[in-house]
Amino acid sequence: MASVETWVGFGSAMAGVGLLWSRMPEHVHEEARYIISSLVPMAMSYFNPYEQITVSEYGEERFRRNKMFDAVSTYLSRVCAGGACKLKAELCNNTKDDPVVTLDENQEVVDSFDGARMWWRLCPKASKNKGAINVSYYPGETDEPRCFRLVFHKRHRQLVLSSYLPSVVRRWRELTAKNRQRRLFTNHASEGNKSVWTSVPYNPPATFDMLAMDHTKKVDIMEDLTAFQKGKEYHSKVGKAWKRGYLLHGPPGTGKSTMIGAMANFLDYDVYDLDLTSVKNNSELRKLFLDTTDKSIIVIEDIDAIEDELTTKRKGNKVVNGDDEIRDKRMLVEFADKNDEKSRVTLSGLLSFVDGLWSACGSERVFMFTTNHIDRLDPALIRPGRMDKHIEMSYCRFEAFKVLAKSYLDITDHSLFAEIGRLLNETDTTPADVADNLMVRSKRNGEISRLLLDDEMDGSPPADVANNFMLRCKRKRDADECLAGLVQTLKKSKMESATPPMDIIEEEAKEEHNLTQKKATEGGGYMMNARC
Ligand SMILES: Nc1ncnc2c1ncn2[C@@H]1O[C@H](COP(=O)(O)OP(=O)(O)OP(=O)(O)O)[C@@H](O)[C@H]1O
Ligand SMILES: [Mg+2]
Repeated sequence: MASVETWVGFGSAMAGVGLLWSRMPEHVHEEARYIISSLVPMAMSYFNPYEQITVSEYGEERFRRNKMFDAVSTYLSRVCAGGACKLKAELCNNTKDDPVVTLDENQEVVDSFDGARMWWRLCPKASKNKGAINVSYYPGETDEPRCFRLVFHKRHRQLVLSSYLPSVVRRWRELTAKNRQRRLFTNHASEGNKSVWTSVPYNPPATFDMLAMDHTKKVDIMEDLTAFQKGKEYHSKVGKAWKRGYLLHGPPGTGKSTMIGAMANFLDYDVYDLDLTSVKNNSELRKLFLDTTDKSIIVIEDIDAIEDELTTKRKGNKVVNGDDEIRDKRMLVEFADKNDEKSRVTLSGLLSFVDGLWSACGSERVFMFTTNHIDRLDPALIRPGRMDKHIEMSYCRFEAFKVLAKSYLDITDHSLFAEIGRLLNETDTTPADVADNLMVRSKRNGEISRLLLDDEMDGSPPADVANNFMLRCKRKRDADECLAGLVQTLKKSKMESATPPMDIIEEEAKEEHNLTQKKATEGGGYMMNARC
């Protein structure tokens, strides 16, 4: 390795000579300067038998992370870390006890491939212009990012480019597929006030099996997702970006967020939960989108509320109602596009990623917008073809209830099912409310069981205690009591929906009173006369 370093050092020295020479004073003859500065690289390559490839952490334009850097990092950590004496350990996955070990900065490792030796080194971040003050928009642009340097003999150049590096990428894909931890990303304003992604491990508990909704609809969504996942060739054949857009709409508590978790589990994708309120402008939004990885779900929850906020900002807080509002929103979007592009996130900026020019950057992405009020959305968002699928999440009916009963109580039939089915048809109850009724019961049982078990399980290992505890809780669940409680809740809500709320009663009483008074005033003269 010493000899490699010598040669690489020699190359740098020669480059320095070249640089010095190019800065020679003017009086040195122009022609001599030209000849010598062209000779230096030639001499350098003649004497130096080694070549070098740099794999920087960020792409040339600093806009997005260089995936090759991640590939090399994982590959070296798993394949070559044995030969390194300086490593870093990080606990990345909450569910596993194995720390992730990576190379430390300035650590070198040697790899061999087809009889050729490869020397790798992780070079730390370096200041580009020491002493100079740089103002930059993108994070870390004033610094040279971290990079891996690969040094190899020049006779292996073809081998490195056409076989070794592709094999590193292949190995990286295998390793990440095996040990993948799904992550949930969200964006927040960083120190420099720029929005950046941060992530946590993500293991959503929901699956499609547990999702309470119309069975045909559920199967249709699952088939749609499967077709999308297998649709690489189809998308390239028809010249379409490999992405899919879903708009989930329905009242609160009908399972829109639960559905996102179920989709992430089904597809095994990461989730990016985009908070538009902490994004300053379209340019920042573009950077965030470009920083997302393939095989991911990009979520914007409550798009109607966000849209309102964006519009309010543009309106200067002017309040407009009804049809005017929709017209105004569109005008304001256009206005913002023309005049305010640099300082705002605009609807068209957002849509350019969903199905505009930028949607072709990246592949295998699912966009999910959720809303409680589809009627309030800008027509631009819901026009045919904008989102591939509109999914309505609706109130809990009997079929959906049976899914919840199976998940929460582990029952598929009961004497109260018929009554519950009828009541669910007559009321608008959300799956969240039904689930809550089933949960309350389980909690109560859990508490009783805990009291019973506390004495019995003294001294047992905690895992055994927990397992036994769960089993006993399950056994003790009293489905009769639980479903009877649900029937009561449903009856109550049926009565409440049949009786108009107090404010409506008061309003009606007030109107009747006004009407009587008006009649009295109009007919007053007559009455008076009549009385007279
Ligand atoms: N369709 C459903 N299937 C199974 N569980 C559900 C369903 N809908 C709601 N739940 C239960 O209710 C809870 C709340 O549901 P969720 O957060 O998914 O509703 P939401 O539609 O996203 O509501 P919001 O509009 O307020 O965000 C979930 O944690 C889940 O336990
Ligand atoms: Mg939600």
